Amino acid sequence: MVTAKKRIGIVGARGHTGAELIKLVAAHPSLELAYVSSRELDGQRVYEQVPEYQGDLRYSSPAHEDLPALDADVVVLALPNGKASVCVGAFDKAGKDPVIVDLSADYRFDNGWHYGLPELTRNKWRGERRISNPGCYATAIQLSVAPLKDVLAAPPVCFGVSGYSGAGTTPSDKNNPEKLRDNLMPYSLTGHMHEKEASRHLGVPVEFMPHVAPHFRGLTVTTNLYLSRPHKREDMLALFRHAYAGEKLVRVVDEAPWVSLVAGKHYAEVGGFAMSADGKRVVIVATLDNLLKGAATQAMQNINRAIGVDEYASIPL
Ligand SMILES: NC(=O)C1=CN([C@@H]2O[C@H](COP(=O)(O)OP(=O)(O)OC[C@H]3O[C@@H](n4cnc5c(N)ncnc54)[C@H](OP(=O)(O)O)[C@@H]3O)[C@@H](O)[C@H]2O)C=CC1
Ligand SMILES: CC(=O)N[C@@H](CCC(=O)OP(=O)(O)O)C(=O)O
Repeated sequence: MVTAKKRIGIVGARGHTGAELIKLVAAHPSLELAYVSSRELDGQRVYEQVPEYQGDLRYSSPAHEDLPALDADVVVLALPNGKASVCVGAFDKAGKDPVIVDLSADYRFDNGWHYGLPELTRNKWRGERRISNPGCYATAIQLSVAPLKDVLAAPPVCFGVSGYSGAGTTPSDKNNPEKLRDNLMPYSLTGHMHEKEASRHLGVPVEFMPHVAPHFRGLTVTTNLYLSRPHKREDMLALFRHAYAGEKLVRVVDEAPWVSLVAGKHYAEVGGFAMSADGKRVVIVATLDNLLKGAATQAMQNINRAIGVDEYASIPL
């Protein structure tokens, strides 16, 4: 029996994350694009922007209130922060209940939405059709801290460096290659959204200091953790290997991982595990591609679970 493909709409598809999602959908055995929206690219053929997509679809620019009538089974919101609720409200008003995955930060603190970081929250999913996709740095922070939550002696301190695609396509200092050349740009050094997000979902406070660097994609989070009792390095490695055993998109590695090697890859790497002499301090390094495991790939894991197919469908492993 041939099962019909589910139809997926991407709202805000001109952005970096939207383009990565189009590639994943193009390779998906159970999904087909229903629409991809962009005001700027309205009318242009999708394959001219994303050659991996070979169909005839063009970008369109429907009003938010017209989205429900387009009848997608799955809707991904890839809009800047603060824009999702208008779309969500339109589906509510129309009495339509597609699977909605929001890439922005808008629903990451909403208990009515599932927070989809599968390696850490998959067991909490109760069939919710509204899924909030985690932030890129917040993913790396949580993967680094979660296995040690019960042995922390102080809030972990996380030093983050992201490529400038993390700052989206709206022009700013943080995605201006001229201003970034030979530079490392610190910003939001206390109170960044991902500090709050990671603290909330870990259930322990973390402190986070982000920076943006001249490379395009991929991020590094280097975390200093004080421990309530001494650990040996081999026990630390064993703890992480156990925590992520069987996970296809989280690799525990011995050495501190390099961002240049994870750019374009769908998995995160966690490694380093440098111990202080007394064994009560460890430094852990996590890297991931902010557009993939930090956004589109994680969204695809969440979509796959919500439509009842293999969590890794269409994700190159
Ligand atoms: N970049 C990253 O590394 C990550 C991003 N995210 C989140 O994913 C979402 C998308 O990010 P990204 O792809 O980088 O964003 P971009 O800034 O690159 O793209 C945003 C998209 O939204 C559309 N858009 C912009 N302004 C508006 C507006 N006022 N009203 C309606 N549509 C608008 C744009 O299309 P057009 O203007 O043509 O309509 C574009 O398609 C954001 O919420 C971001 O925070 C999450 C994790 C990582
Ligand atoms: C370099 C850079 O600017 N990065 C973004 C994080 C991208 C991301 O994950 O954003 P959301 O939480 O909005 O989804 C930032 O710090 O805001």
